[in-house]
Amino acid sequence: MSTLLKKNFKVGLIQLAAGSDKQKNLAKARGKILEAAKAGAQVIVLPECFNSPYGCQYFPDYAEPIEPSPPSEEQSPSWNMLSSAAKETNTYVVGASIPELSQDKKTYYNTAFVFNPKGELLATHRKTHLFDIDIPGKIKFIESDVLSAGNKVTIVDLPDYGKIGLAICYDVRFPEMAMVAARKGAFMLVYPGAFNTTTGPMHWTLQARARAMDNQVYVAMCSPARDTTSTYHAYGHSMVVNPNADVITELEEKEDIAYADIDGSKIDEIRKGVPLYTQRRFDVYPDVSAGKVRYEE
Ligand SMILES: NC(=O)CCC(=O)C(=O)O
Repeated sequence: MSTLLKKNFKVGLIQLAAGSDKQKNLAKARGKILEAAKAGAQVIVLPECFNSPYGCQYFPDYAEPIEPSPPSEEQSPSWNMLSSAAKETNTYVVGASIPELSQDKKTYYNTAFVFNPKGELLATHRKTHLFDIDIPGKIKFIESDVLSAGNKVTIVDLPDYGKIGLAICYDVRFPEMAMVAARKGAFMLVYPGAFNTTTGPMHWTLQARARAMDNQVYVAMCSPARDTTSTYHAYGHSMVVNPNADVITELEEKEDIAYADIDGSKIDEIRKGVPLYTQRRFDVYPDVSAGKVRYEE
């Protein structure tokens, strides 16, 4: 019996390319959830923006209202597909993400959902750090032109297994979020994320391994597949990193599913060998997970 994980399980990361046809994107995502479940995955993760191409010009057209909850099929076909696929496969589904339209129809968010095996919504996470970057000659992307930011760290209790930290893509670059989730007991940090062919080779693996190493937890990064005919070229390379910061599974850039066994004893073993959790010096520096933290579990 491990300290953080009640039961070992297999995670499946679905790396798919979303095109312009939302219905086709949803049908494809559903088919892949079924495939991953058939292969034994008990927690299944989709990539950032799985119902729409990734780009500010697309978000308003693909956005769905999810409040009041549950939304009708007409209001949010994506929410309803995720809920029914989780129920049908008896798995946890991290359905991440879609452009969300706020209830007052004034604001858009980049939002991820977690459903339990009964198809019930456990949590939502709105991307908290928007992807606003400008690397001259390489890539300029200003998510805040269209999207608004979420305002919390999201920790989700999966009753069969334990707690995961959930954040979206650019959120991974802010180690404080990861630290808060890990110190509040998350055994795995899950990041649906669409890095690109500039920042992906530079930092995707480094970010995943750094968050795993600092916090001695599993990290799962789930990317869209690369589509060179689209306006945004996703990096791909969905991966799972173990608590020792080893990459234990990694895809290339095309559509595929990555599987990894999540083993609680590995977390205990790594933390026993390098006992950071009993050696921190909060008398010297502050504990970012204590005091004023806006989080939700
Ligand atoms: N979708 C995103 O947030 C992209 C983040 C990214 O590419 C990065 O380098 O960070």
